[in-house]
Amino acid sequence: MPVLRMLQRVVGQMLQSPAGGYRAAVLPGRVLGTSSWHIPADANFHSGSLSGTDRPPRVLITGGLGQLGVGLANLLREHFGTDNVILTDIRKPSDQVFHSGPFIYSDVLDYKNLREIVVNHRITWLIHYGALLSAIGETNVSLAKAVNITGLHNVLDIALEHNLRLFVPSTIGAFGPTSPRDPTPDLCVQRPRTIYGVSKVHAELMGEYYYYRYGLDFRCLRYPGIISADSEPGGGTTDYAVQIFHDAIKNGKYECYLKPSTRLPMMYIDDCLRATLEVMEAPAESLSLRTYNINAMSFCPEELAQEVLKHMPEFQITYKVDSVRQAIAESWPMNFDDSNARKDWGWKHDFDLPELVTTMLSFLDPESRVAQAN
Ligand SMILES: NC(=O)C1=CN([C@@H]2O[C@H](COP(=O)(O)OP(=O)(O)OC[C@H]3O[C@@H](n4cnc5c(N)ncnc54)[C@H](O)[C@@H]3O)[C@@H](O)[C@H]2O)C=CC1
Ligand SMILES: CC(=O)[C@H](N)C(=O)O
Repeated sequence: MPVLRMLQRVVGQMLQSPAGGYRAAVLPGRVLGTSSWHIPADANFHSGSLSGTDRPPRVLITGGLGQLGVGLANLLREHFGTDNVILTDIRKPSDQVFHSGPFIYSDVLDYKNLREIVVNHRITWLIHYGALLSAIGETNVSLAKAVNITGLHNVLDIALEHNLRLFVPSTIGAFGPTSPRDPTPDLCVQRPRTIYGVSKVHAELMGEYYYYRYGLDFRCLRYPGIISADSEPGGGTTDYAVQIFHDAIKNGKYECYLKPSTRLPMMYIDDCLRATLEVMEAPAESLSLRTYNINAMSFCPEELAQEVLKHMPEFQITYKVDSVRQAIAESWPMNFDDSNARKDWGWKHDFDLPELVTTMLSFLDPESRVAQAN
C-alpha cells in the first residue's frame, strides 16, 4: 500500500473516538521511538478495574507522601484492601504511614526500579502523584523539569508496557493569563507561565496522545487548590488556604501572601480523593474526555477570612504580598467550569465554603471552635 494511503488510514483510525470502535495498539514502552504504526486487529483497551474481572485493582501511588497520597491510599485501601494499594515516594514515611500498609521507596526518575515494582507487585492501576508544585517549581526549574516531565515519560511508558490504567492529576495551573479565567472550560487556550503548568499541559497532551495512538487507559483530572487538615501542602500557590487554618488555631492571626481579592478555585481533600476514585472506576464509554476540570468552590482570601471570623471573632488577617505567587495566582482560573465531569460521570462535590471551614476548624481544634459556632 502506498505510504501516504497507509498513513491516512492509520491516522483516521487514531482519530476515531473509542466509543466509535477504536481498537488500540499495544507497543512496548521503550521501543516507541522506533515503532511503526502497526495496530493489531485483536488488541483492545486495557482494564484494571473491578469491572470485567472479579479481582480488585492492584494500585501503585507515586509521590505518595505529599499532601494527597496518604489520604488517597487510605480511601483506596478501604475499597480494595490494604495490601492492594502500595504507596511509594523518595521520602521516609512516618511510623504511622509505614505501619498502615505497603510502602516502597521509588524515584520516578528510575525507570527500571519503577518497572520492577510494577512487575513484582502485579500492579494494574498507577496513580502518578510525584511532582514539584507551582511555587517550589519556580525555585528549581531543572529539578521540576526532570521530575514532572522525565518522570511522567517513565510512568507513561511503564503503564503502556504493562497495560495499566493510569491516572495523572493536572491542575488549574495548567492554564495561563491568555486562558478564559471566569469560568475556565475544559478546552481552551492553555499557555501557562510556570514550569509546573507547562509540565502539566505536557502531561495532559502526552497522556491523551498515548490514549489515541496506543489505547493507554489514561485518565486525568485538573484539580483546583486542595485543602486538607492532616497533611501539609508541598509548595504551591494555593497553600495559603491551608496555612490560614493552622495559624488561626495556633496564633489567632494569619499573614497572607496573596492580595485579599485573589480568587481561585478550591476543594476539600475528601472531594478530591473521591473524584479520583470515581473517575478511575467510570466506564470508559462514559468518558467523552480524558482530561476533566473538577471544582467545588471559588473564593479569595478575604472571603475565607470572613468565614473563619464566624467561628473565631478574634481572628485577624494581614497581607504581605509575595510577588511571585501573586503573579502565578493572577494567571490562573478564578472559576472552573466542571460541567463535563458532572454530565459524563456524575461528579458532584460535597463541601462548599461553610462546610470546609467548619470541618477544618473542628479537625484542628475539636474542643472549642465549633462549639463557639454552634
Ligand atoms: N495539592 C494540590 O492542591 C494539588 C495537587 N495537584 C497534583 O496532585 C499531585 C499530588 O500533589 P500533592 O500531594 O499536593 O504534592 P506534594 O508536593 O505534597 O507531594 C509530591 C510528592 O512527590 C514526591 N517526589 C518528588 N520528587 C520525586 C521523585 N523523583 N520520585 C518520586 N516522588 C517524588 C515528594 O517527595 C512528595 O512527597 C501532584 O502531581 C500535583 O501536581 C494538582 C492540583 C492541586
Ligand atoms: C493548584 C495546584 O496545582 C497547587 N496547589 C499549587 O498551588 O501549585
